[in-house]
Amino acid sequence: MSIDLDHIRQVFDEADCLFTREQVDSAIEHMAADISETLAEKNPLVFAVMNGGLVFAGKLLTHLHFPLESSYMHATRYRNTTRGGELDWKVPPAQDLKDRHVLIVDDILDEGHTLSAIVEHCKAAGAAEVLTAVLVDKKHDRKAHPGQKCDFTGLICEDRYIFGSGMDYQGYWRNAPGIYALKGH
Ligand SMILES: O=P(O)(O)OC[C@H]1O[C@H](OP(=O)(O)OP(=O)(O)O)[C@H](O)[C@@H]1O
Ligand code: HPA
Repeated sequence: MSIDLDHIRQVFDEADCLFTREQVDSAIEHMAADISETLAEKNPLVFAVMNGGLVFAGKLLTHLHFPLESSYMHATRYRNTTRGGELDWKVPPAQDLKDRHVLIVDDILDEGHTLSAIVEHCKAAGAAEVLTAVLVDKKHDRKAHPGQKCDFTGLICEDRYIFGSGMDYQGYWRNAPGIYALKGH
């Protein structure tokens, strides 16, 4: 499929900035303080969920000043579209999770199916504790489990399709530094 880069540029130019780079970075620093309080003595395994969790995890990790192991897993539900489908495990966790304290780091809690499935997978693999951290929680009433929340949440956004800070629009703009909402969505 050929991609229309003029369209991709236009999407960015027309998007609404919901959170600036500074607001994103400040939210991450606050989360790091909370996470440190909870996990500093637990020798945790911290997983970035690819692809969306990459930018957030990278920033977050540099604010965690205690011994931890970091790794990644890759699960996708949206495959570069704006609507979610079945969870597709590209790369399950490679480490032995038995009796470990696990922190899952992802960009967004939208409908929550992705994180629910990941948490179940880690529990079934014998983790002692599975905590979740997301940069942004989208506010709507379509969560997989009513009232579903993560253990650590940076920002809450309105019910629009968003990109930037790791989140994509058709595979693009994960590199945009703030968080932006697609025009008309
Ligand atoms: O709460 P949910 O409705 O399940 O959606 C959240 C998930 O969707 C996105 O991943 P996606 O499947 O788009 O893959 P990506 O990380 O490669 O963008 C995002 O990174 C989360 O992992
Ligand atoms: O709003 C979103 N933007 C980008 N990726 C996503 N994955 C779930 N929801 C979103």
